[in-house]
Amino acid sequence: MEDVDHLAHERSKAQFDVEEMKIVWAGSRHAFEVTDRMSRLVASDPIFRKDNRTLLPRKELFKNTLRKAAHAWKRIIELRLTEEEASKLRFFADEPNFTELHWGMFVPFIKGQGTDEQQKKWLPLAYKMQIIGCYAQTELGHGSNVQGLETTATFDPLTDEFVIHSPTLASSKWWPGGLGKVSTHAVVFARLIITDDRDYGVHGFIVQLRSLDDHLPLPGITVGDIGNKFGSGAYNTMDNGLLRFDNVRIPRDQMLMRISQVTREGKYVQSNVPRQLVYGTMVYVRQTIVADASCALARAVCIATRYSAVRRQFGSQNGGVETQVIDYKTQQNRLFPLLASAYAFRFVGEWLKWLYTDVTQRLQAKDFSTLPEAHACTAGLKSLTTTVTADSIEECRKLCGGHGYLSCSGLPELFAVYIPACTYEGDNVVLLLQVARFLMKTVSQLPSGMKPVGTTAYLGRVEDLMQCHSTVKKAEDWLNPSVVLEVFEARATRLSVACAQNLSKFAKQEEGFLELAADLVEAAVAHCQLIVVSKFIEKLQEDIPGKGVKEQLQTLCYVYALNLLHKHLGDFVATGCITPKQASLANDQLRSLYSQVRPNAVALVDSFNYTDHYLSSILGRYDGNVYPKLYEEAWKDPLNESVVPDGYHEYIRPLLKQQLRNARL
Ligand SMILES: CCCCCCCC/C=C\CCCCCCCCC/C=C/C(=O)SCCNC(=O)CCNC(=O)[C@H](O)C(C)(C)COP(=O)(O)OP(=O)(O)OC[C@H]1O[C@@H](n2cnc3c(N)ncnc32)[C@H](O)[C@@H]1OP(=O)(O)O
Ligand SMILES: Cc1cc2nc3c(=O)[nH]c(=O)nc-3n(C[C@H](O)[C@H](O)[C@H](O)COP(=O)(O)OP(=O)(O)OC[C@H]3O[C@@H](n4cnc5c(N)ncnc54)[C@H](O)[C@@H]3O)c2cc1C
Repeated sequence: MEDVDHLAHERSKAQFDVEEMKIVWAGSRHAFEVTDRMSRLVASDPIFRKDNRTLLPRKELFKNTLRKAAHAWKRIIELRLTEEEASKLRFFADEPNFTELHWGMFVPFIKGQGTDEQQKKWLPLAYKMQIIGCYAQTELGHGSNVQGLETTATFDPLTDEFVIHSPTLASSKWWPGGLGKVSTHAVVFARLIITDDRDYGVHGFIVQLRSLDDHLPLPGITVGDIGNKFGSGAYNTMDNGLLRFDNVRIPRDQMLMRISQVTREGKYVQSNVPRQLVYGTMVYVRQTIVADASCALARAVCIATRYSAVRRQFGSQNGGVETQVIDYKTQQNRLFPLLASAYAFRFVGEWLKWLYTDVTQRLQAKDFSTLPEAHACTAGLKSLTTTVTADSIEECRKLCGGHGYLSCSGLPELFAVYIPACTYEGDNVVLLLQVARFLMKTVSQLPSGMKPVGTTAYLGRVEDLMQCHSTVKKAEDWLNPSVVLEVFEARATRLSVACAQNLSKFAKQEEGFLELAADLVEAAVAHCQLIVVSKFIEKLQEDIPGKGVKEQLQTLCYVYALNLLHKHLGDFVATGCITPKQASLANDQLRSLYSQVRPNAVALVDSFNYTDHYLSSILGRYDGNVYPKLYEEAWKDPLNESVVPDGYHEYIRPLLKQQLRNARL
């Protein structure tokens, strides 16, 4: 029974080479090999087991996470894993913990903002985990508005130190992951105040929080966990913390001084670079979050697709087999666009990584010209992909019917872990407003003859795009990349230009921005969706080996684009780039694309190459052996440890007896 593959028939229908698709998904043969090896290593190690996570009380859950993190580190050292392998191992261990912030923000911040000497001093300690760091920016009173942070770092020229202080309750650091119970050090964002009492704005400082001998907080430091968060298990493995400083002194050289310096004499020296570089670590992390979105979305879609192929409802004649729910058009219409989005986000994530690397190299050569675009792309795509992924995980739960609501479907915990991605590293609406700002600036520069480049290059064709009307006459005409691209460009242009025109009616631009914020956000979304569509299309220009692989990706690309067109029909029709008739042809084409995806659906999710350990879902099991395993799982619940529950004698029996007496009366 155990070895039967209930999905074998589904797999036999695939029209493409799954092994080759796995390589496309991983990004390269090398990336596939590393990912595959690390995921299996984690899956075969009993310490990384994940069952019962949602049933453990917080303290036990947290201690268990510490145990796993320590074990992961031990394996990384024993096996002499490379940085790439180590990060994959941590990824597949699949439990949010302090190491994410240590490796993901603390180390990158020192690398990006520390001088050579500061890097020499701090990085070796951090690399060996002789110190553990977190990223303490957000405060109780301010998160989005970084310039509004209140913690102060006042220079004392007598002792050559900074005095770090929390002047108000609202200035308490609040949320940093790893801070609550683990970190020995933090990168602290504080307002720099120098002797002349001038406030130089927010800067980053390295502050030691806990003793390296007994882990007790150092004098002047109050630190703790902020409390239980949404869902069971989930993000509660992380010690998001609170932190207050009571005039804590640190040496001057613990201000990260790559971008600006304070001299021994108390003189502020600003390097000739944009001040926004102090936000560089956020830009880096936003870029990684886009890649993570495709993984989380793929995970949910894998579960929902396999289960939809296993689950049968209705449609049987004379007691025969019922219809697989994946064959219902409504199920396909809900599921296949999510499958297509997972692939779309994968490719846009790859491209964003390239963009980030490119901007980093330029910055090193003091070329800051592409910084605004890198900020807009990382902010916008972080916002778009996390919003869609969070909503899609919930949709996948619904696609799995009642069983999706069981913890062992893996979906509730995935949802609970994932949704804060819409908030951390920048609230998604706040980030879209940054994109809108960038778009409005670009549009306003067009009349002066400024030629937009990169992802806004299409705005350089504003006149054509404001006039263009799609040439589609029959459904198949939609299967043309330039036809699709043109309508997405026209829609994005028209929404941006309409906002710019409305903004120009305000005497003060900032007033207009506040009043028109909802429209600006819509224009920003249209621009970001265009980027995703265009990067998917660009991916298809590459040489992609493997039987049928490119054809599958082409189908998914059209599913992604035409589904968006259908969902945002109002925009496309109202801005005049397509007619209602053409919209209806797009919908006809979409239905026909679903029929092409259907035989390949299970193979397309197999191509993610996820182990059952990583999926942690009975509904998404590779072998599709769902019902016997659900049945077994039910009996493992602590409530089933005794036949008669605790509490029977106190609460159930007296009730029943009472009812009996009442009945007799
Ligand atoms: C079954 C399930 C089991 C469990 C499975 C577990 C698996 C886990 C799965 C998934 C989890 C993935 C885990 C990933 C790890 C993530 C860890 C999360 C850690 C979180 C950390 C944080 O949140 S850190 C804090 C982040 N905070 C923010 O992001 C704050 C947001 N605010 C800002 O960024 C700024 O304040 C804002 C940009 C909004 C405004 O800045 P301000 O200085 O006020 O600028 P403004 O005046 O608006 O603009 C001026 C000018 O500057 C430009 N600009 C702004 N920012 C940047 C920038 N970064 N770079 C370049 N330029 C920038 C702006 O556009 C303006 O330009 P102009 O218009 O003047 O040209
Ligand atoms: C799980 C988790 C982990 C985190 N980890 C860290 C960490 O490690 N380090 C760290 O420093 N921080 C961390 N944070 C904090 C996080 O970065 C902030 O919560 C985030 O930046 C949002 O800021 P906020 O909480 O101030 O939201 P707010 O800005 O208060 O948002 C509240 C509402 O107001 C709206 N809003 C705000 N400003 C505007 C505007 N200008 N226009 C229109 N609407 C607006 C938002 O859209 C939102 O709907 C974490 C948060 C979470 C949830």
